[in-house]
Parts: sequence; structure tokens; C-alpha cells
Amino acid sequence: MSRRGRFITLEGGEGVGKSTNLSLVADHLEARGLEVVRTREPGGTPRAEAMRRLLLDPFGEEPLDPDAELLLIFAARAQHLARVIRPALERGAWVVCDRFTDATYAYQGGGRGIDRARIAELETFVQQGLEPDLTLLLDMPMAGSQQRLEGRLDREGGRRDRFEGERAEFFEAVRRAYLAQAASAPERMTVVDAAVGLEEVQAQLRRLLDRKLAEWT
Ligand SMILES: Nc1ncnc2c1ncn2[C@@H]1O[C@H](COP(=O)(O)OP(=O)(O)OP(=O)(O)O)[C@@H](O)[C@H]1O
Ligand SMILES: Cc1cn([C@H]2C[C@H](O)[C@@H](COP(=O)(O)O)O2)c(=O)[nH]c1=O
Repeated sequence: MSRRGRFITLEGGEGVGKSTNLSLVADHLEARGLEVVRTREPGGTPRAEAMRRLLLDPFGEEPLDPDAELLLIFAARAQHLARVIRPALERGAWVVCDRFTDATYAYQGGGRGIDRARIAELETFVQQGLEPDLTLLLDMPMAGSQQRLEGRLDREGGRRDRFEGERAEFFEAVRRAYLAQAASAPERMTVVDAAVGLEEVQAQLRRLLDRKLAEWT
């Protein structure tokens, strides 16, 4: 594949502010005249969004086997890559995506305890070398992000999905795995302090993006 656009992902635990800041990142790039595709995982196409519902809906009491969860995530990713991400990058658009494979290492690896090597095999098979150019990891202690999540659910009248309903230890393991991912890929991943007010988070993101844009042009 000949790639001309850039691929940027936002990562982090539940309620850290990924969706809120995805708009800031995409707007910042569009203001510089770039075509931007805003998308998310799992999901991003109608069929991949159907797989997202299978993953997030608790479906009564039937547990979802961790291997089935992992395979569904990569099935949705394959569809998303084929239908949205690769075509966009090939035509020169920039893709800004809410979560990608770092989430798999964090949730299925850290949270569910699946061996990294198995995740890496699927990553190679599905992505064939494609990985983000830049990953912004929004990080904050779990208690604060759970409070933000609660606030949003209260305002919107929503219920916790299958992941949001997990125990505190699960989210602590997810956070540790995300930070380990960032430490292992310092060129690509940047940790952003998400515990501060929105204006400060967004100032950090603007500075980072401007630095990267200067480096890439
Ligand atoms: N820096 C911030 N300070 C205070 N509140 C914030 C900040 N960033 C986001 N919020 C609020 O926290 C809540 C969660 O934010 P958001 O939905 O963007 O998080 P998320 O990481 O996308 O969540 P999820 O993982 O559930 O998709 C929202 O109500 C949002 O307005
Ligand atoms: C990509 C990806 C996602 N997940 C989980 C993490 C979240 O709980 C949900 C997505 O919902 P959100 O609105 O983005 O919070 O899916 C996962 O477990 N593994 C993955 O690879």
C-alpha cells in the first residue's frame, strides 16, 4: 500500500476524555487544510459497528469467552482497515481514530490476561505492518476517570456497558498495560496528563500536534 496520509490514535481508559479530545485533534488538523477522517474502534463501518454491539452489550448473563472477544475485536479491525482506514490513508487523508490496537494490548492483554504473543500474531495478520504514526495516550488515575464516566452517564441517562461494568482491578491492569505500551514505543506514543482541566489538556495536545506537524513537513 502506498500511504500518503497520517494515522493518529487516541487511547486511554474509560472516561479519560478521548471522544472529547478527538474533536480537538481533528479540528486542529482541518484548520491546516488537511482532509481528516474521524473514526473509532471497535467500529467505524456499519458491519464493524454491529460487531461493537456484540462486544459491548452484556447480552444477559452469557459470558463472552476472552478468545472470542479478542477475535471479534480483530474481525472488526480488519473490516475497518479494509473499508475506511487504508482507503483514506491511500488517498492522502489523515485518520484520527478513538482507540486501536494499543487498546487490545491494554484490555485483552492487561485486563483479560491474554498472552501478548497471541495478540501480536493477530496484529501482524490483520494489519500487515500498518500502525499509527502517532498515539496520544490520555492518562489519569482511575478514580478520577470513573467519576467523569459516572457524570457523563448521569447526564445522558446511559447504563454501563460490558467493559465499563468491570471491577476496579481490571481498570488498574488496563492502565498499567497502557503505560507499559507507551514505555515500549516512545517514538510513536506520547503520554498526556488527562487529570487536569480540559483547557490544559487541550493546550498539551495542540503543542504536541504542532511539534509533530513541523517534524513531518
Ligand atoms: N479534562 C477534563 N476535565 C473535566 N472533565 C472532562 C475532561 N475531559 C473530558 N471530560 C468529561 O468527562 C466525561 C468523559 O469524557 P469522554 O466521553 O470524552 O471520555 P472517553 O475517554 O471518550 O470515554 P469512553 O472511554 O467511555 O468512551 C465527559 O463528560 C467529558 O465532558
Ligand atoms: C479497540 C478496543 C476496545 N476495547 C474496549 C474498550 C472500551 O471499553 C470499549 C469501547 O468503548 P469506548 O466508547 O471507546 O470506551 O471497547 C477493547 O477491549 N479492546 C480493543 O482493542
